Amino acid sequence: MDLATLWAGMLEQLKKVLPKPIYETWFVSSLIPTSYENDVLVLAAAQKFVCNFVNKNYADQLNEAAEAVTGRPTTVKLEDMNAPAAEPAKPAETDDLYKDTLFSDEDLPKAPPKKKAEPEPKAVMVKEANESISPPPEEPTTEDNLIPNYTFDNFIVGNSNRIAYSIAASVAEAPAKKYNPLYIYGGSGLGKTHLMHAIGHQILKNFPHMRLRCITSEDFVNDFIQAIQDKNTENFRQQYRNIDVLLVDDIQFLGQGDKDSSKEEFFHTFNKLYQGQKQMVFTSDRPPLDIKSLEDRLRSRFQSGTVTGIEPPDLETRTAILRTWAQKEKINIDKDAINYIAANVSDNIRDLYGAYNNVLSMASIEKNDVTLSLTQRALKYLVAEKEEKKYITIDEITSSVCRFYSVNYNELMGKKRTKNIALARQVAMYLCRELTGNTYPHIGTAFSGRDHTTVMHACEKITKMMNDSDTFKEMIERLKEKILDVDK
Ligand SMILES: Nc1ncnc2c1ncn2[C@@H]1O[C@H](COP(=O)(O)OP(=O)(O)OP(=O)(O)O)[C@@H](O)[C@H]1O
Repeated sequence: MDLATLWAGMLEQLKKVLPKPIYETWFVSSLIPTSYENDVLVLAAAQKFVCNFVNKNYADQLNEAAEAVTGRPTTVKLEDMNAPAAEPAKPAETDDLYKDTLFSDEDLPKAPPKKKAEPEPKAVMVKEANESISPPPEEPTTEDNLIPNYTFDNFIVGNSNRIAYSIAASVAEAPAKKYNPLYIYGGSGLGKTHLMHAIGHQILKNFPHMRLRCITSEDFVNDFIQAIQDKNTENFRQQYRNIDVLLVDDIQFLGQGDKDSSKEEFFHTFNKLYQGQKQMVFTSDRPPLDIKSLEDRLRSRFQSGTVTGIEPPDLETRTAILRTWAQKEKINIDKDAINYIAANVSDNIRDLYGAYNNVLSMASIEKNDVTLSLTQRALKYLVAEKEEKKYITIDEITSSVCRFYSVNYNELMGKKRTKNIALARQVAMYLCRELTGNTYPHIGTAFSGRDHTTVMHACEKITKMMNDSDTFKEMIERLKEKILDVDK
């Protein structure tokens, strides 16, 4: 069996048994198969902490997946691509594993003490440590089901998530006091689950006595169906109603399918917790009003609390996120390389992490610095599909617009409202929104501290003018092309 087929088969297996965020972050985005010979599969990661974390928490799942695909005993080795070849072997002290990583020790699941009589689980080996470490037989999440590194400390705040973040932080400081229920919505990979788990971690830190349950809506339905089959709904109710905090991911799935009894059960659970002034947090890929399958009464209950959205990260936030990752891992990345990744991976933070990891992997394989040209090669796979995007700044846009409308920079930024200047200003604001992806408040600030509503109005007006006049639309398109072509 070739390496690619083996790894593809293993990913299929892992997808079935691991929570989606774990599967995507730690396996799809972080591990690269490098060799498969004599029943030994080597997986490489660009960072040591990835090897350690996967080894500590998912060794069994990796081995099982490998054996399921190959049909024979297979050893899986994890290799840190950055490990210096001649580094002397160190004993793999689990307590030392997380030094210099993104996460602090206390954020990580604690290994239960190993019983002597237990048979040793199969080892996944970390090359750097040069010896196998027995993975503790534990769940991928903490006892509360919280993903260890989804903390506020690891959550990078930008314009796209600032409001959601500050509400989440308030909830963690004073559960059930102000924002209850809290409903966080946004597209895939934007950090909803991360933020919800961060609330959970922080609540448990602030109020260790609180009983918290963190689930997906699917878990709720499955638990309920199981309880009915076991004729044990009373126990189910105890578990779900005798708590202080309920966190439910992907609530949009609750309404799907013919699961009226579980919807009903959820409704009563909600009411009981709400009446008891218990904090509830929900995440979803859309606002409550857009979940058509939800009953009105539940929808209106979600609406009655605080509903907050997370937008796709703007360019500035994407850049800040990449910089923070690099700083935390003490990795030197050329500024142009960071700008290139941020400009070309715009949809979500999960993809951003995948792209960042690919770049580090290539640098590691080639034993090269992370330069712009290396980054362009590493990301060819995704940039080839779309048009390569340049990193456009607000300054580049404003200079082009000034040239195009023959106005000077001070006039564009100033208060004069003569027709030509006002139009040039509005066009510039519109193009900033289109080409940089910055938020309205950010663009407002860049235009001499104007209010975000002024920018919104400009964008609406230019969009309308484009819809009304093909000539105007063509002109804006030409201007856009000119800006995108700046250096070519
Ligand atoms: N602001 C942020 N700072 C740092 N990491 C982030 C941030 N937002 C998201 N991430 C990371 O991006 C990945 C995806 O985030 P998460 O799983 O929370 O997204 P989601 O919105 O719940 O997506 P989905 O709806 O697909 O489950 C995670 O690894 C998360 O840690």
